[in-house]
Amino acid sequence: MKMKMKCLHTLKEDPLIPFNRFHAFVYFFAVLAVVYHRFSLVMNDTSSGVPFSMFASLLVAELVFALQWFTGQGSKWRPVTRREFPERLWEVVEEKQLPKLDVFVCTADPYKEPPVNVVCTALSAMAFDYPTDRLSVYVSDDGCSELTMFAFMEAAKFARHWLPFCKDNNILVRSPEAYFNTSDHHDHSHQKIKIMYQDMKERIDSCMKRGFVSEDMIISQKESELFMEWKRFTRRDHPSIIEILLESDKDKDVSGVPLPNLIYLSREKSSKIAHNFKAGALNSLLRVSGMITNAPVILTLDCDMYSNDPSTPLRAMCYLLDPSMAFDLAYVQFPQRFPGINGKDIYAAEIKHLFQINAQGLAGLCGPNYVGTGCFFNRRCFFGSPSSSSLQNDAICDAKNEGISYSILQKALHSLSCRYEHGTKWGSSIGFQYESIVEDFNTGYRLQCRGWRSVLCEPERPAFFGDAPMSLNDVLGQTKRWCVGLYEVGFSRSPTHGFTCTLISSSQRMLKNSLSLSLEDQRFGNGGMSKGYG
Ligand SMILES: O=c1ccn([C@@H]2O[C@H](COP(=O)(O)OP(=O)(O)O[C@H]3O[C@H](CO)[C@@H](O)[C@H](O)[C@H]3O)[C@@H](O)[C@H]2O)c(=O)[nH]1
Ligand SMILES: [Mn+2]
Repeated sequence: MKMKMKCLHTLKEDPLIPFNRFHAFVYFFAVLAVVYHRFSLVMNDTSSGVPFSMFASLLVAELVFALQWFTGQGSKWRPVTRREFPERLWEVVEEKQLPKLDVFVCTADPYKEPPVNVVCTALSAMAFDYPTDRLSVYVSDDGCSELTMFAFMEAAKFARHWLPFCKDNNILVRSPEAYFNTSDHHDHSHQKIKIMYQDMKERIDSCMKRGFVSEDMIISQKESELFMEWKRFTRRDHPSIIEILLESDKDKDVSGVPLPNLIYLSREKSSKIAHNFKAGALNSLLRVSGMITNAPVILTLDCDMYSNDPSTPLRAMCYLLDPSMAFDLAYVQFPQRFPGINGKDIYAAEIKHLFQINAQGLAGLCGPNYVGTGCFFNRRCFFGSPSSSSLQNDAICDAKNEGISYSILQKALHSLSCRYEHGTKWGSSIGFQYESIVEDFNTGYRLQCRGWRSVLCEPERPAFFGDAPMSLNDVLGQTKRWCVGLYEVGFSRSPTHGFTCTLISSSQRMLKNSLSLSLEDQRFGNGGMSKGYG
């Protein structure tokens, strides 16, 4: 790779930093004064008649708030913003030298996560402005649903038209659902593709209503045999499945350009064996993709989050291909953004404090958290520390790319079996972490504790848009899950975890721990609103 380093990105410190620090300094003494005041009241409580327990509990409450405030100061200590210049990438790397990119899309339940939406997420990634022969999309279906499988078979056909349409018309929103909801073109080609999309959607929806894929939807003997398999198992007990829906070497779009690989998989499940939720799914994806395409760069996407800007992978490459960062850069995180809740975000459903303000604060220390989606990883980071020269033994991602042969598929199927990870380091020192249900925070934190760095990439045009939970029940459920998970990390006994990790700076550790302590506040308190710095 001819790498004459042209500036691919810049970093700017927030101009409010001195003010933030001065404010924190003054506030610190104010907090000390309050605590001192309470403390002296507790000590001298002899004559006022107010019970000692009341002053003592106020003191404890004040101390908890003081600790929360103190640990949260990390987000204001050195917030930074970065800018990247993807147009300069071509001065340092040729298009055919771009690294391969594997995109992981996870889905778990066709009734909570409608297959049409999952398909739109995958299509928006397949249509990235990235060489299609270097791009692969893997879908992990933890719901093991014939409905999701059917939706992806339909998507593979639709992609032949959708991808060239997006590229020819220079469309930015490449999730068909989002595109047709916002655009209003009436020319022939738009109308034609819209009808195709609606037709696909109706076919998927009609299967959804029936709850199975009916005979009239199946066009070949092969498809019919495939769906027969589904009749024999349930979502909690079933064997591993891998279906190659599109193969770059063979499949072309209507204009003759190769399509990206599109691979559906569902790991083996047994009701007696723990499957480790999303982290388990991601580790399965890591193994299977390692055998099939083994791309050095991986993008993780939740099925409810679509791409809003096709240039996103090139933006991530501005960091991942920078030789001065390549050694220890684990991931490039794009913030989670949620459109369409309401203009001023009066319900704080966009969680800006968590995804934007804290993220910028961490970005200036030693890197943002991994937030589970919209994150480009260096595959190497899952298999050791930055300095480990070779991959660990259990790692199979150094398999040579021999194309998708029968023997590779058999090996890949074996790696999806539910006992495969027993006695290995998957979920601890290899891959995504199992210890906590917030596998994202835990994995990012663990990588940083091992010496890896991360970068926050926050372009003006949001890179990904997702669905925030809309009902109170969903919000409470999600918040409870996050709180429990963060406590699991904060109070972890692991030597490189919790409040004890020494490999990251103390200000960063403070901020990480503040997340464990104050998520409810960030979400529901005034911290949930966008309030800026200072
Ligand atoms: O057993 C499971 C459970 C979930 N998922 C997938 O995980 C993703 C996230 O799940 P969701 O229910 O949408 O959780 P959220 O609370 O909205 O997700 C946030 O919090 C999670 C846990 O910290 C992160 O994994 C997510 O990336 C982050 O967006 C979805 O694509 C699911 O399909 C699986 O693949 N298998
Ligand atoms: Mn979600």
